[in-house]
Amino acid sequence: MAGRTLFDKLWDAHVVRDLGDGWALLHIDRHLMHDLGGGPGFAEIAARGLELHDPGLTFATPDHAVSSQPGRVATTFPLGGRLHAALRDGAKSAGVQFFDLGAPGQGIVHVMAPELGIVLPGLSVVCTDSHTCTNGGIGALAFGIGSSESVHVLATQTLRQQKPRRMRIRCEGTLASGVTAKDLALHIIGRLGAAAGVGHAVEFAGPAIEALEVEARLTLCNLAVELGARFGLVAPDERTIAWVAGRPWAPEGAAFEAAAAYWRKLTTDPDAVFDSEETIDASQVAPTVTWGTSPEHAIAIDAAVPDPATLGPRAQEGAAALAYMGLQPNAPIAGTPVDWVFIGSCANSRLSDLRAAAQIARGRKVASGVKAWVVPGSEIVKRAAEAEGLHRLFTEAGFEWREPGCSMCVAANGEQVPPGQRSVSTSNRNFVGRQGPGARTHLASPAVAAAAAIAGCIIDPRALR
Ligand SMILES: CC(C)[C@H](C(=O)O)[C@@H](O)C(=O)O
Ligand code: SF4
Repeated sequence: MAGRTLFDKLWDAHVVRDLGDGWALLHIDRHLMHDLGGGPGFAEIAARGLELHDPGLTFATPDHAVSSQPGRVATTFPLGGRLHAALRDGAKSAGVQFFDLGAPGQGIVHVMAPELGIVLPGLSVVCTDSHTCTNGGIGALAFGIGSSESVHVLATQTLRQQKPRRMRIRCEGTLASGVTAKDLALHIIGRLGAAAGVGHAVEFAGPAIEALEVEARLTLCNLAVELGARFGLVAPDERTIAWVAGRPWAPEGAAFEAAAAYWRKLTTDPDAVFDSEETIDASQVAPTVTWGTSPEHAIAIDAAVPDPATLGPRAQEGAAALAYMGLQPNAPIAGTPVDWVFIGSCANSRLSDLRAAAQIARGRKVASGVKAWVVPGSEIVKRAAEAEGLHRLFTEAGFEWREPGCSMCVAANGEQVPPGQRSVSTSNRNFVGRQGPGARTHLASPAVAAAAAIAGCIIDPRALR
C-alpha cells in the first residue's frame, strides 16, 4: 500500500461508509457547541422530534455573545443572555454537558475543549465554527461545520463529507528568539495568500514545527482557516502526549498508554505524496503584523506599508484597505499610534500567551490614551494566570483583566473598538468591521500587542525585553 499522510490516516480511521466520488460518511467523536449555533441546533432537534444519538459526545459552553466585564452574568450583554439560556436549556434537555459561566471548563470553545482533554489526538471533532481547525494542533481531525450539519451530527453522530486535497507546509530552520507561532502563521499567510489552502487539509511539518510547544501549535492551526483551509494539522509527538496526560477527560493508566501508542503512529509516511507542498524558512520570520483588512496583508514589523501600485491585480483592494486603515503607503508600520490593545481570542488566550504578554508588561505602564484588555480564553486559564499573579501584574501596568470569552475578537457581545480607532489585536481576523464598524485592526502576537500597549504605537517587542 502506498504511504499515507497524517490526514489520510485520520480520515480513514473515521470512515463509516465510502459514498464514492471522494465522499464518505464519517463518525464524529466530539461535537462542540457554542452560544451562537448551539441553541438553534437543539431547538431544531426538538422541533423535529429527534433525539441525540450520543449526548455524551457533545459538549457546550457560551463564549461568543457573553460579556467579558468583570463580575459579568449571562445577561450582562442582554442579547447574549437569550443565546446563553437557549444553549443551557437545550443542552440540559438533551443530556449534554454544559460548562456555565464561572465554572471550570467555560471558555472559548477551541480553548476549553483541548484543555479539558475532551479533544484528543486522533479524534474527529466538529463545531459550527471555522476555527475548529485549532484542535488540529494536537493531531485531531477537527473542522468547522454549518448549522444543518450540526443537527445531522446531533441526530446521527456522523457526517457526510468530501475528502479535501492534502497540502504540506514544511517549516525549515528555527524561529528566532522572540518570534512566535503567531508571527509564523501571519508570515505564511502573507507569503502564500489567504486562499492558498482552499480545498485542502494543511499539515504543518518540519523542524520549526517540531520545536513548537503544544499551545503554539494550537495557535498555528487556529490560523489554518485564514489560509483558506478547513483543516490544520500537526502530527502528535511526545510533547503532545505529555501535554494531554492528566487532563480531566483524557484516558488514564493502561488506557492512556494504549491511546498514546496509537497517537505515535499518527505521522505522515515517508513515501506519502501530497497534492501540494510549500516550504518556509522559519529563520527568516520576524515579529509580524498586518497592515490591511485581510490576514494576508502581513509584513515584518520593521517593514514599510506597501504601495498599492506595486500589488499588481490587487492594487485596488490594497488601496481600499489602506484607506480603511488610515495608513500611508511606504510609511514604516512601526511607530503607528494605537488606541486599543486586545490580548485574547482562540488564537492567543492560553496561559503561555498571557505569560508572553506579561513578560513585556512587567514593571511597565500602558501608554496614556491606550485602552488595553487581557481576556483569558477560559475559566481554567484565568484561574491559572491568577494563581501566578498575572492578573495583578497586568492591572498594575494599566491593563484590564477580564472574564473569559471571545470578547473583542468579534463584535458580537457589545465589546467593540470604536469607529476609526486603531487596535492591535491577538485575534485572527482583521476584516472590515470585524472589531466593530470602522474599527482598524492590526493582527499580532501577544508580545507585539503588549509592546504596543506600553509604547502607544506599533513597536518590535524585542526592543522592550
Ligand atoms: C460565529 C462563528 C460562526 C465564527 C466562525 O465560524 O469562525 C466566529 O467564531 C468567527 O471567528 O468569525
Ligand atoms: S475567539 Fe474569535 S475567532 Fe475564536 S471562536 Fe471566538 S469569535 Fe471566533
